[in-house]
Amino acid sequence: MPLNCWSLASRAPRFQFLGQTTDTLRHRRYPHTQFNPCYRFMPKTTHHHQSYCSLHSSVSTSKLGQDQGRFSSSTTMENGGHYLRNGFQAATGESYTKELEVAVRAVQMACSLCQKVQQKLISKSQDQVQAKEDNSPVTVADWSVQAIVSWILCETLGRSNVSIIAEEDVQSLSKTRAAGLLETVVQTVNSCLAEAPLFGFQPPEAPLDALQVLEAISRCSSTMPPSSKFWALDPVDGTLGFVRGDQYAVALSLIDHGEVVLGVLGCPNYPMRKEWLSYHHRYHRIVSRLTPPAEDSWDKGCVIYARKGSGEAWMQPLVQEGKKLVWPNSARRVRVSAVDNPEMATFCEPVEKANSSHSFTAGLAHSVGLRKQPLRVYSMVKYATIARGDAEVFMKFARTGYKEKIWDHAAGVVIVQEAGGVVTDAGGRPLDFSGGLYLQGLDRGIIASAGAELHERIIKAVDASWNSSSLGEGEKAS
Ligand SMILES: Nc1ncnc2c1ncn2[C@@H]1O[C@H](COP(=O)(O)OS(=O)(=O)O)[C@@H](OP(=O)(O)O)[C@H]1O
Ligand SMILES: [Mg+2]
Repeated sequence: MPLNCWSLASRAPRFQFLGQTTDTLRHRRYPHTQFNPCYRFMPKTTHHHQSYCSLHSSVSTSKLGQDQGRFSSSTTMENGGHYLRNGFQAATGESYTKELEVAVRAVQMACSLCQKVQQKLISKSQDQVQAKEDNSPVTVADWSVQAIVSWILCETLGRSNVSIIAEEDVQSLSKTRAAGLLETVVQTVNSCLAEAPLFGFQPPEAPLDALQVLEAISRCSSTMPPSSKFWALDPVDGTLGFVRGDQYAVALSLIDHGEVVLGVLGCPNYPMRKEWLSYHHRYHRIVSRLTPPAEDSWDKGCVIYARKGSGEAWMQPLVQEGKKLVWPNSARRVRVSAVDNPEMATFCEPVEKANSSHSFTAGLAHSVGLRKQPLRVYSMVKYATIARGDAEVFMKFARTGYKEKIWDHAAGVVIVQEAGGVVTDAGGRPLDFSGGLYLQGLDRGIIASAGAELHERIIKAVDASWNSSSLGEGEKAS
């Protein structure tokens, strides 16, 4: 794969931002690491593919495909990918290659599971929706995806190498009154695992029983990261979108010593025509009735992924039902939008105003000159819209006191950054994933942008309007 030259720490350009260089920020906040955790400030020309200063490694995409094809057809992947051991990897820090491929395959599998559950949910009863103690809807898909991802990561990477922090805990599912639900989860997990060979994995020798499924789920901690290198999983991010038949995401990331080093976002309902992003229902109806999708069509659903420092973000279509995933499965590179004129730019935000103040972002949009209607999208799909170039800005301003969880952002942040975008808190600082379950020291809100200029304008607008806003008032009162 070509490597973007900006990704090499020694050659990374230093850009002034809010009076600081990225180097200054890195050393202040991440003194212990060799990675550049900060947003990548690229010169504008890097928005265009042809202006990349690319280093072509000895590992070309086609070579990668050959190697990975070999090990994906083998059963355990343990011996796969000899490129992992060559000198190039050591020289450029191109590590986590195997983890990335396993994660993408696992997320593909999880998306397939979610699609089936969502289909049932929409077409039939509501009996797969469960009320959690906090009253948010939780589905069979949440637990099943967590079980699948946990099981696959442990089987392929080795149980002792895998720590996972994930949203669902096993308590409510273990209660006797949840026996029916547990049975549905076990069935869902086993029918998904029966298809493991299609995704390049070896299935279990026998179907998993309830205890094994519970064990896979509970291997994930929902409170503290179990070690300095761990996976963060949101099995179904955007639960509301999921139960409403709309956008949701399967989000998996690998965090190593506080750095998000891999991000994988499965977006099963992402329409390939961005105009349909906010019209999923109508889109689905029209497409399925009038123009049945071709076998290999890209009409809906993708997995987007990136590795920190690679300067690249990739998108695969979802594997069609019954088809085999042949790596790299028509992966295409994605890149943020080149639009930097606010009048032409689209900003997206959470659908629910309880999750982010719509009135505050409307004020910001007005002062920055963002003229288009906000694109309201459930889940981390919002990060995908920025990485794919379908929107230019994502803003989230939660109520004062809300603590953002790492699994709601980690995968999206690294994907947007590697696609050429910028993600910081509202104070211009990189999001800090080094403190366990929650983002550390988050200043007011989260902003992701396609370019540094747009980003800086928004940050200035936040500063100018915060104190007089109800969010600012709330902060003073608390
Ligand atoms: N009060 C409050 N404020 C801010 N954020 C909250 C809040 N409550 C929950 N959450 C977390 O936000 C996740 C959903 O965020 P979204 O951006 O998808 O919001 S929305 O559904 O589009 O409105 C949601 O993720 P899921 O639970 O996976 O859906 C939560 O982790
Ligand atoms: Mg979530």
